[in-house]
Amino acid sequence: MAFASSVSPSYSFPNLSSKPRKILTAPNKIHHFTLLQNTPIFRIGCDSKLRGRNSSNYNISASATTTDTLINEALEKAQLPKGGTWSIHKFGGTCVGTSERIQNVGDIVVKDESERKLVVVSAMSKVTDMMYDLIFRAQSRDDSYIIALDAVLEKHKSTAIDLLQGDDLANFLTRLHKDINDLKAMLRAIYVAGHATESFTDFVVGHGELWSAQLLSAVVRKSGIECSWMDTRDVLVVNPTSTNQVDPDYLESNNRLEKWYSKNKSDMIIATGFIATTPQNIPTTLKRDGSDFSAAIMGALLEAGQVTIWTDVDGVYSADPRKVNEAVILEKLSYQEAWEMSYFGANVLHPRTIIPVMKYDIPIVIRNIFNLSAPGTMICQTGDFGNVDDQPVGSSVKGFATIDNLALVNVEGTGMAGVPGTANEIFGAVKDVGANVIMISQASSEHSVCFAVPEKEVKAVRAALESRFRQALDAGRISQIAIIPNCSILAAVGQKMASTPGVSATLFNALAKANINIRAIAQGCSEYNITVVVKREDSIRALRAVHSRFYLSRTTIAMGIIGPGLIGATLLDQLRDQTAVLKEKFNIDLRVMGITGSKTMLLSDTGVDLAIWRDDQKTKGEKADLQKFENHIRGNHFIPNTVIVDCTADSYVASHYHEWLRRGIHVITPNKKANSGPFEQYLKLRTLQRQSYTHYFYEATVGAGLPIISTLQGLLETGDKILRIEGIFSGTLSYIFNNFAGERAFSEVVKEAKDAGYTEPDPRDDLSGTDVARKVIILARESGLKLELSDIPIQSLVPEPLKDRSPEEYMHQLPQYDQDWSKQRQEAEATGEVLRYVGVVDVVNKKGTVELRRYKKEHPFAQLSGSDNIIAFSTQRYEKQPLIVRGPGAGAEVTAGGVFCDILRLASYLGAPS
Ligand SMILES: NC(=O)c1ccc[n+]([C@@H]2O[C@H](COP(=O)([O-])OP(=O)(O)OC[C@H]3O[C@@H](n4cnc5c(N)ncnc54)[C@H](O)[C@@H]3O)[C@@H](O)[C@H]2O)c1
Ligand SMILES: N[C@@H](CCO)C(=O)O
Ligand code: NA
Repeated sequence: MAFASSVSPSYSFPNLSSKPRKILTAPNKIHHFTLLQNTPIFRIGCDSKLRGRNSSNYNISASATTTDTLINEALEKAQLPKGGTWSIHKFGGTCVGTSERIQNVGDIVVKDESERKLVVVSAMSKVTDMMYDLIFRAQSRDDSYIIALDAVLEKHKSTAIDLLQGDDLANFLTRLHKDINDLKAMLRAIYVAGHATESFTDFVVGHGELWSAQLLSAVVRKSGIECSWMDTRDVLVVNPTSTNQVDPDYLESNNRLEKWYSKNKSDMIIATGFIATTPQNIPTTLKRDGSDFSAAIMGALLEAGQVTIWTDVDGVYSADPRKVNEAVILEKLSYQEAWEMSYFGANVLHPRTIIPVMKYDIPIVIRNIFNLSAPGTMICQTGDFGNVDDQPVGSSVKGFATIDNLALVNVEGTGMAGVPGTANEIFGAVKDVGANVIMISQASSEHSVCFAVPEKEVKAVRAALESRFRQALDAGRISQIAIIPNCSILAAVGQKMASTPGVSATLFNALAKANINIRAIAQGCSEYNITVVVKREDSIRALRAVHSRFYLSRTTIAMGIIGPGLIGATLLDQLRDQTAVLKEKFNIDLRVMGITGSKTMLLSDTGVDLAIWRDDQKTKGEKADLQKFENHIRGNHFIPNTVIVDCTADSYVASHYHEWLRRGIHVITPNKKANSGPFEQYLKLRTLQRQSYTHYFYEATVGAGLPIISTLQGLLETGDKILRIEGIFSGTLSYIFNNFAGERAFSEVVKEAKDAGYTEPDPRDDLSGTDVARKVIILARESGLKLELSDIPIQSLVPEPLKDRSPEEYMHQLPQYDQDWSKQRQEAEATGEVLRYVGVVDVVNKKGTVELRRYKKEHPFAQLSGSDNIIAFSTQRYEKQPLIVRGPGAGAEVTAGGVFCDILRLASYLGAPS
């Protein structure tokens, strides 16, 4: 009887009768059966609630007139239930690689509580390759195919013996032996012909799936669940295309599926992946799209509730975890995002797999069979993502990927603007050499077209372009065809980039801050993807920079600490106590990747454990090497922002700042040597700093943690004019003269200052006035004066004979001079005065001075205590009353605290929230 059925939504049937002719009920979920008025067309309707997600109906048209026959036939055909009650699973070769794993898969599908399940399996791992190898041997007239076929037999036989018993085992083995015999005959034919047709090949290789599906269905039946297995060559009909792909014929496949189901009614079906049939019933395969595609097509045919693809990774990562070890598993992706990600090598799903399920809005879930606790990644419609406005900018970008080994081609010339057909000419030439264009960008001025091709194709592309545009080049209408080799593409993928302002700004900002130059940019109007081209050598750093900007705590900084002495060690302890809070409350992730002293250094790839760094330095430390240290901090980890914190007093270390900044390493230091060293070098450093996005902070060089540098910079940047800066700049000298009040000898007080950690490593740097002079120089230069240290007359408090002794000898012999000091103090006291060591930056007269002076006891400088510094800024705005900063200006805690503040300032410059 002529009878055609089709699955399509019923929206366009004007003649549809609204009155059901016959009402049927569950179990087949068919509710009504309607005869269309005056037509031989019937409609079988279903209750959409019962059917789950999908509300489309079956339409059965017929040319026959015998209603009862028609109804019966229609009913038989329509017994295939469809909709959300179906759950599809797909298990790849590794998931069914051994008997234990097949058992495990059986357990997983049995546990799935869905009402109906269809499970697609690949061949056991390596089997498909073994099958291709059989063909290769046979058609090469190598009779070892017989032995190789035995190995295939053995593999499946032993797996079956492991898994099955009794009749199940016997039935499987009977079928296996029969198949092997058939294969032997076919391989023999191939051997004789010395050639295998495509359909022969497809027939042979498809056996791996037939066996694994039978094995798995027997395993499921063992647990008492009724289960049938499906040879998908009976159901899936596909048409070949010109490009080693196939197009499913959904209509015909559905017909065959319904027919298959009417004979094999079951709520648990194990189906073969990969294999299918042509409309002419010739065995074929789904080619490279494989079993994932089978699962997706079955999902679409059944309008399933979900398709789960089981694999050996936890889901789709936000970036290649081999390149970005902070990559995270994405919880949800839209179909389009998954598509983009898979193009960029997130090797989880082939893009074609997404097409069939998209149509029915069926979510695909990627899950790890070896880690059942991981929820996996769900690929679904964006509508299922919740409210866009509630989500931070970061969530609009899902993943990042790079493609390396590309070259940029730039065709440039004034003769291109407004000339239709130029692009056609360019890409025509590229097509002629068979090169694949990966990205295209053209600014609207039309003076240049830029595109990326694989590096290996660029030579041919250039030659083709040069020949095609010979005349234009000679005439100067095209000025150049330039090749920029060694490029990489970095792509950011995310569907909501379209509706979220600021995403590209954030992306470009992250790249700028990591000191990465962008060579070209492309973004399609769909905005699923922003692509930038960077230098090959920057590719991984760029990937990490953008990934950490969107995914890590917003600001992750890799730090290298040089000089774990008093200040350095105190800083490390402060970091130890504060990093967790910073991460949690402020999204700042500080990682100390290395610590180096002058003899040993401690390096770490993930971050030094700050609770035990002292011990680790002893046990795991290696010989200090500043270059290696720098390379490690900058290169050998996954964090793009790096800072070196110099806690030494060493000029040699300071001489590296310029190079570090040039390489994009931020520098923070309490060391005064760079800013008070030769002016030329200072200028070079500051100029570089101002030109780049790389930061150089040195608040603790003057007044330790007191806000001196930042106050001065604030005044200057807001347009105030500095007239004079005057103050007590030495914590050590302040302490000494505050405490040298008659009770104790001068040398004793000096020792106290040293013990309190106020002095420089060599206390003579303080007592000679040099340390104060350095601070005066630093502030003078900050205020715009071009002074050298030698321009400042310094009154030294170090006795001439002790100048060239060791620091220890100096301290030892200092008591000899106590009497002189007592005398000076008493003379001052006799006139109601105190001694204070002061520094002055006289901006008006462009000079600096450093000297010991007497002040009346009422003077503010006489009121200090401890290691107090006091600094008075006289400016145009603060002329009558100076702006005064006062407080402890030396000591481990306050100095390390000042350095820490600079680190946090850096974090906020890099985008940390305030
Ligand atoms: N102590 C303070 O109150 C204070 C205040 C402001 C600024 N500062 C500055 O802080 C810095 C450190 O002072 P400190 O008191 O901690 O000194 P420190 O002598 O205790 O520590 C310096 C450390 O640097 C190491 N070091 C020296 N040269 C090195 C090199 N080339 N490579 C690696 N390590 C090297 C030393 O071995 C030592 O461990 C100095 O520049 C000082 O001017 C100190
Ligand atoms: N030795 C210095 C440390 C602060 O720079 C002082 O005493 O002021
Ligand atoms: Na300071």
